[in-house]
Amino acid sequence: MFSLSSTVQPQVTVPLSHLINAFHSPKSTSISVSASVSQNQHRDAVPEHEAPSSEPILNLRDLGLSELKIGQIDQLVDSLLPGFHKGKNFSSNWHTSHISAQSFFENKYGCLDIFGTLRSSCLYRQHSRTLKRICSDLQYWPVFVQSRGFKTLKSRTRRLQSTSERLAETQHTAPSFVKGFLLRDRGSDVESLDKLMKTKNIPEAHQDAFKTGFAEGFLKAQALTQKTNDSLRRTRLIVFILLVVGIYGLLKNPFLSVRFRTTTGLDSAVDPVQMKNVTFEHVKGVEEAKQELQEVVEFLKNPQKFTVLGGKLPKGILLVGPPGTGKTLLARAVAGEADVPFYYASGSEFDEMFVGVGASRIRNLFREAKANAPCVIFIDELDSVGGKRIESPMHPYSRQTINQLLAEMDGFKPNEGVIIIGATNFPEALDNALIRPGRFDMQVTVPRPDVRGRTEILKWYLNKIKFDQSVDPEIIARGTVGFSGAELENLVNQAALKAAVDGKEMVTMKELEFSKDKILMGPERRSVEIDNKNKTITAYHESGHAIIAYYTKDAMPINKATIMPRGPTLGHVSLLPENDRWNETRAQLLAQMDVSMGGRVAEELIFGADHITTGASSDFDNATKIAKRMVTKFGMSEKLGVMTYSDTGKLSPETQSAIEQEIRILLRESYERAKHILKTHAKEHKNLAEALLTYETLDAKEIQIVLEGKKLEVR
Ligand SMILES: Nc1ncnc2c1ncn2[C@@H]1O[C@H](COP(=O)(O)OP(=O)(O)OP(=O)(O)O)[C@@H](O)[C@H]1O
Ligand SMILES: [Zn+2]
Repeated sequence: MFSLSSTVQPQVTVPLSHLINAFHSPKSTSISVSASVSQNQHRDAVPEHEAPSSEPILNLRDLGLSELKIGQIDQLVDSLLPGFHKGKNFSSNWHTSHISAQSFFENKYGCLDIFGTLRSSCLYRQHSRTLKRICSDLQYWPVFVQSRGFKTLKSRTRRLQSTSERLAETQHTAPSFVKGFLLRDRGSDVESLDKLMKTKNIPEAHQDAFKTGFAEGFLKAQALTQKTNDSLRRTRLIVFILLVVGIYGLLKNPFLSVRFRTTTGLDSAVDPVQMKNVTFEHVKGVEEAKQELQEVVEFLKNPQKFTVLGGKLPKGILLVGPPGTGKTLLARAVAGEADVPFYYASGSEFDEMFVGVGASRIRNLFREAKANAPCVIFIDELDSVGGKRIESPMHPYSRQTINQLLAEMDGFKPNEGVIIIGATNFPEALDNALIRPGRFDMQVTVPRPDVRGRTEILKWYLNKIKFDQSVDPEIIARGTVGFSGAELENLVNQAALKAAVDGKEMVTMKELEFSKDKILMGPERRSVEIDNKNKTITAYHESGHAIIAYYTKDAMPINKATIMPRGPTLGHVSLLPENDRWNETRAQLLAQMDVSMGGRVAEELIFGADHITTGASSDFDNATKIAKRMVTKFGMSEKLGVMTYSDTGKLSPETQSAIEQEIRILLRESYERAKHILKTHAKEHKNLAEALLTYETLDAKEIQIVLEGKKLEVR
């Protein structure tokens, strides 16, 4: 065996027979080898079974080749590989110092580096295939590793080894799926051990090392497979958990849960709520409604009493009224007063897109209620279940739901003890079948509270917070025309929050007024920087309104004047009717118009016709509306008489222009009246404007003090 070893290169082991075959005749040093000897022949000449280990280990010197110089080697190669040197003139970009390489090898090993010679770049590049074929039989084809100016020899084993090293490295860094690919790649290298040893002709002396290497590789591969399996298992577990969570989420989704709940009968809509704590005492300002519902309470308390007398109570009661007026509260109070179960359902709950779901929920609700009679079933937003929209494609099954509701209502006797209370804001939207006698045949109106009702409601909610004794709920009630119970509750709550924010111990009128204005006009805009000129104009404008209101007999009393910007306004004057006005007189309407004109008149008088502003547009809107209604609706124009003109667009041009003229006259006269008052009270006007500029906001009392010419206490 021919062995070369160096510290730089890994051990290169070449079976001698191959080398001898490669040089055709090992015994002969003759270089006149027949040119007909081909690589194929020398291949055939090496029997596969030939045990390389039986060959003696010789070096070049032993072979008598140590003296070969480059020229001789070339000749030798020429005879072995005819045509190799054809490309001698091939210019390589890669410069290798033959001399230094040769002398280095010779110095170190005392013999010639035959491989180095064979590897000379042009030879290799031009005839690499042929050389490789020879050298594959030499088992270990020298591998070129390019390093600047020098080339090092590496064995194929080294290449294999480096591949596995790289694999081992990637084991720690590459994700499992990458490792999977790597493993597959390696499959071609890692063949069966026996086969490998046979095909590679591993010498016996190296077989143990080879086996150890193979075993190490196998173990590494196994560890890698184990890791891959682990990560696969982990991934499967995560996917499973996600799947479970997903299914649970879907079941929670109303889309599915409705069906689920219905089929299992676990419908939360049929859980009764005991309403002992809510009584009529809690519902303020709707006395008539309470009175009407009182007899229902009596019936629920003692159904037998009614049955004995033969009286029949309605099965269904319809509470009709604007939002937030206390319909739900009243229904709860009915159940609470009678101390019976209260079943709450919202109409929209039955409005399902699935066939029969809405109907089945109604069935469940009534079944439960009948089993627990006497009781109250309350269906809020009845219009969304019993509305006239049977043909609507958006609600394909609403007809079924209404039918089920009708069937259930028909299904029990009047005195069975179940009272159905429905609530709606739009009674006209209800299906006619629902309001027929025998169903919702009793209608109770729950209107917005009047001033007395509002005072009661305010007192009721004020009693739940700490408030100053100076607070007069009636004043707030007078200034909150059209507020519902819910809005009044909100007003008190906001005042309490404001007091807390301002660090006050009690709620005063100031906070109540503040929250009222906030609800009516939007939040204050304290941060808005308004220049002095605009502030002055606003102060005179608002004082103009206030002076007219103060000095006009039929105008509403002033409540407050302010130049604090709020919502879209720069300032405002609020007036309070003594009572809710059911009717308004001609004088009152004219006074309202005059007050509206006051703002612009003030601007004109104080700053001149050229400096009037756009700030009066909503005042004119207001005044024009009143004038128009006086002419076209209230029969308050002499010229047009006691007649209403609803659709003015369809009227004859003459009538239209007559109406327009009348409105114009009313407005002009109003403007002149306002001008007269402001001219007469120019001094008061100036005082009030200055007080507003100083104090920003003045209440009714303060306005009176200023207008009486007295001095305001410094706040
Ligand atoms: N008359 C009232 N007396 C006392 N509190 C009231 C009154 N009206 C409304 N409220 C308050 O407002 C809240 C909302 O009222 P409720 O839900 O009863 O109004 P609703 O008429 O049923 O409204 P919606 O038509 O919007 O359902 C009540 O819980 C209650 O706190
Ligand atoms: Zn104005």
